[in-house]
Amino acid sequence: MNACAPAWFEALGRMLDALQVGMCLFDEGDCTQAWNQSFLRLFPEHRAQIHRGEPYAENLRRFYRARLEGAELANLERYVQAGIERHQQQFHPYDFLHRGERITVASLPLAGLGRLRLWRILAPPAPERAPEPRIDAAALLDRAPSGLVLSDDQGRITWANDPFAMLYGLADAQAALGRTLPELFLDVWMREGAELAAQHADEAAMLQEIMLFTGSPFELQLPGGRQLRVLSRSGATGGAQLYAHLDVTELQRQRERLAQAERNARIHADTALRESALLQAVLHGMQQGIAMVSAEGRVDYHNQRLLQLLDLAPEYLQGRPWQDDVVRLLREGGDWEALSPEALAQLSGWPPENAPGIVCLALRQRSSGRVLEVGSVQVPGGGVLHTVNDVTERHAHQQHIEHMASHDGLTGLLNRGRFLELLAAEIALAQRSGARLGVLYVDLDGFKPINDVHGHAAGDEVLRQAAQVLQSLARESDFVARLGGDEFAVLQRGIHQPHEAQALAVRAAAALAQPVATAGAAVAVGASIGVALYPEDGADPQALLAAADQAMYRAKARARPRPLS
Ligand SMILES: Nc1nc2c(ncn2[C@@H]2O[C@H](COP(=O)(O)OP(=O)(O)OP(=O)(O)O)[C@@H](O)[C@H]2O)c(=O)[nH]1
Repeated sequence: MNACAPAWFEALGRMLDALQVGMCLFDEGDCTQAWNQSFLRLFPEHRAQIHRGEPYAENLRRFYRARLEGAELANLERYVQAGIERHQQQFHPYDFLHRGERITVASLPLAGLGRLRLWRILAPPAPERAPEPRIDAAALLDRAPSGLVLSDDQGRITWANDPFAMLYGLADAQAALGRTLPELFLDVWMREGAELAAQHADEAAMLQEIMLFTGSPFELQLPGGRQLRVLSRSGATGGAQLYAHLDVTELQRQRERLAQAERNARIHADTALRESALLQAVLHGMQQGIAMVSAEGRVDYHNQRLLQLLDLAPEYLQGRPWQDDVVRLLREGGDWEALSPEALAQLSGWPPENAPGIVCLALRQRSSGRVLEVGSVQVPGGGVLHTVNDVTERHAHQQHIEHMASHDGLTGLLNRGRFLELLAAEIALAQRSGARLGVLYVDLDGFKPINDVHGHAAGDEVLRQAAQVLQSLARESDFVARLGGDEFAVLQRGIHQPHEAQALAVRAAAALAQPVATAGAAVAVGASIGVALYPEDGADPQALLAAADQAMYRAKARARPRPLS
């Protein structure tokens, strides 16, 4: 407030500041005389631009000069004049926009003082509100998702909605009025037949009781498998009661389905448990050792039989050892010797066309002599299943059959067929190495009479001893065979000079000339021996043996007949 204003006017200005009302006083010559702080807050552009005693026209002129441009400036005095006229003629408040605010201004001529102008910011208009919806309560209740009834203190229904009428099979809600819930409940069942109604009489009685004494929710069963949950609330007046009937049929069905699913799951879990126990029992009772190795290589599972077959401590395998460690343990002391692939092929027919899924089959011999057949099958998802069978007897039998097929049963020497096979193999080797071979064809002299005179058993004994004589004279690397009857052959390997074969023939003839002790008597035989050499006398087994045979005949022809002893 400027200092020249009357004191009461200054007080008025501060009061109007408190009300945030801007104020400006002009004298009767329209010169500015006084203003308050709110005026400067509303019109900050007037700060330092308003001067006491200045004509309002000057103020306006300054105002327009700062804002008008170009041709508009020509209109300046017109605008100033219009502003002065508005100022002098204003008697009613009007609104205008200034700096984003809507401001109302009032102007009042004061006799002897001049004119007082007041400004105030108008509150922004309240946003338009949507009209309140008109609610039709009755229609709304008829669309409620539950059947609603009101009953009086006698339990008589005083109001019901349409869903309630539908639940109880009534023509409309009016039909429920004056009735009680138990009555309507029995009516519903009566329409299904007297027998069913009788079955539900107890429920109706219980319903009566529940309505009288408890306010807790209860469930009702209606025809068609419908299940209702009834909730009750005390009404506002007297003993009036509100009952809400919720159709929980689907909920109930879902609950039952869930319970059934739980029961089924429990049954499946029990079955799985039983089957697993059964499987354990079967696996442990098996004659076959089983080991399940995980994808990372640990022995995850084993059965009892595996422990016996491998002589392993149960605690060791329970620790889920690495498979490689188990094999290392078994190999220590030669306890896991791999048998030849030929032995495996003879025993198992490997590769086993009829054993799908087996990726590996091997024969292992324990230091105890037991022979184990180990089969390995890839497990889907990683890992290997090993099966271990004790095939010791089968293996021994197989070995025996093989021995029989290649050896002479009486003397234990190689038979003719095997001898020729070995001879062929040695010739092939000798061909490459340039080695020399010697073949001795040995035919006993005077053998037949031993059979005739001393019997067949004595003859057998003579044959067995002749075989031993030849075996003892031959080197470890030589092969001795009985070709048949009283004929034998020796394949001499690694000889360097032809006379080495002759020397063996001489030693053999001398040894076989010695008397042989049989069970009955000492008998004497001799031997005619023919020698053939590879490569000099034949290039294949038959030719070589034939050459030795012929040499033997020549020797026999030279020999003198020997007397019987
Ligand atoms: N005890 C016995 N006799 C056999 C066996 N195999 C063949 N013989 C007999 O051996 C005899 C062989 O007859 P020979 O070859 O004439 O015998 P040998 O009296 O020595 O006459 P040479 O060979 O011509 O010197 C036959 O009487 C056969 O029956 C056998 O396994 N055991």
